[in-house]
Amino acid sequence: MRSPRTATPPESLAPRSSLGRVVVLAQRLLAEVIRPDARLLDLTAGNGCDSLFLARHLGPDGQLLSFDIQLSAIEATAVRLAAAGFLPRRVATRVPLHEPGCQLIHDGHQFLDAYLTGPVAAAIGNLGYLPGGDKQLITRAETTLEALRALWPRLEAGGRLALVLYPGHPGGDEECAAVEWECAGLPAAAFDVIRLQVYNRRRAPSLLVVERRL
Ligand SMILES: C[S@@+](CC[C@H](N)C(=O)[O-])C[C@H]1O[C@@H](n2cnc3c(N)ncnc32)[C@H](O)[C@@H]1O
Repeated sequence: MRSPRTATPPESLAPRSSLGRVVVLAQRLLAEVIRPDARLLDLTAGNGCDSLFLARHLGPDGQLLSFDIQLSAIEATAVRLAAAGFLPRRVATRVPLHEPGCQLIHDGHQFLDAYLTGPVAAAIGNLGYLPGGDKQLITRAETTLEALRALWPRLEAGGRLALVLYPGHPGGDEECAAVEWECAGLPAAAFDVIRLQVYNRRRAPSLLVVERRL
């Protein structure tokens, strides 16, 4: 007798893997180094998913600074954080931020130095364009590199930066190459850099994680 055909694959075969979802991997690797009182950065707030992930790891003394050049992204992030019970503050531009809590910054991440008042434990930069948004408003190699160079001296010992890189869109390949070149050139005595690549899918995003050594 033939065995009955099942409409859905068995649980073990269902396509549920998160291994290919580099954003999930980025978040997991950051979570390992986040203390409740840490200072965290979301370099590209977008729809606020990464900001919410970071906010959930913070205690009352921690601080999250989320940057975006698009007001609509700052608003979307504010809504997402508020819906989860956080009370994000929108801050004035280019002033040092001492207060704990979630702070939303309508400004380019290349100006992060103007806002920071101490070392950074974890940062994420989910690059490219906002899904469903204006594809002209992408992160760009030049300003991304400015942000990275401002961040390196601010990353605390043991602190990590996760960068999700997207090839394929106009400017994307150039930005990926510039960021990879920058990270590959970091001195090995001070930084560890790993790269994770979805190896069997063309144009898949890749992940770079930079950790400042102790
Ligand atoms: C891939 S999306 C970010 C996704 C987001 N992390 C999330 O969880 O939804 C990239 C974002 O980078 C923003 N962006 C582009 N250039 C920027 C810059 N110089 N500084 C800050 N944000 C920038 C875009 O406006 C866009 O919202």
